[in-house]
Amino acid sequence: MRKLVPSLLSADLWCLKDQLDVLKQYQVDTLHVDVMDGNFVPNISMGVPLVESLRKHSDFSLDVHLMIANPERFIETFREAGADLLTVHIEATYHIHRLIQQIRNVGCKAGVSLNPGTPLELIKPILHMVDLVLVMSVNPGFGGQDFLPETLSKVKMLHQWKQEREDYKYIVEVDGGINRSNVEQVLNAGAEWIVSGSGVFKGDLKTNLDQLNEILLKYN
Ligand SMILES: O=C(CO)[C@H](O)[C@H](O)COP(=O)(O)O
Ligand SMILES: [Fe+2]
Repeated sequence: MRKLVPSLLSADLWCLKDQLDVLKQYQVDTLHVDVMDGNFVPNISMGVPLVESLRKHSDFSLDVHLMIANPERFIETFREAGADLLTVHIEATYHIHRLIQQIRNVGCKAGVSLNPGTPLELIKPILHMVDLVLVMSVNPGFGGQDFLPETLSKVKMLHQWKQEREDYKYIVEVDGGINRSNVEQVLNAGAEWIVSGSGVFKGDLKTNLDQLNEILLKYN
């Protein structure tokens, strides 16, 4: 199932509830929450209190993208806050098997992400263990950056490996710079979950959702 997963990084927090109500009308069931620590990435964003509040007041599934150094320190905290899926960066830990197991042990789905400059080979040893692979199509840290088309080769490879190996059950998610003008390239490469922040929230929310959904419909 191909679907749009809006990133709250570009939402207007002043009227978040209204925006989430619109997303519900458009059958969005999963929200992407970008957590940045000012260390792994050169920016600070949202964190535990927002996840708690979303869990308390909504039934969206929460796809939490941890752009933080040493994410093992916060796995239990984000699970208790209400995360359904925790994605960690391969570049942010020395012990990826242990970290994926830690996420599973707290009852969360586990994702692994890689920066545009990181080769796919680095995550190969854990592909049989993860529920999701998040291919970054921008260098993480900011919304509204330009999509890097050279990252699509990783999406294609992940899609192909999934067809070849029965033990690979991961969802292929792509994140960064995706909007209505390039989403088809990403879908054609084999992406299943499309993260979009500014492509959803900048400008008119309903128009953006109409346009993106029209394209996604062709792929489902
Ligand atoms: O992880 C992220 C940035 O590090 C965001 O999820 C991503 O950039 C979404 O925003 P946009 O669609 O505006 O690029
Ligand atoms: Fe993200």
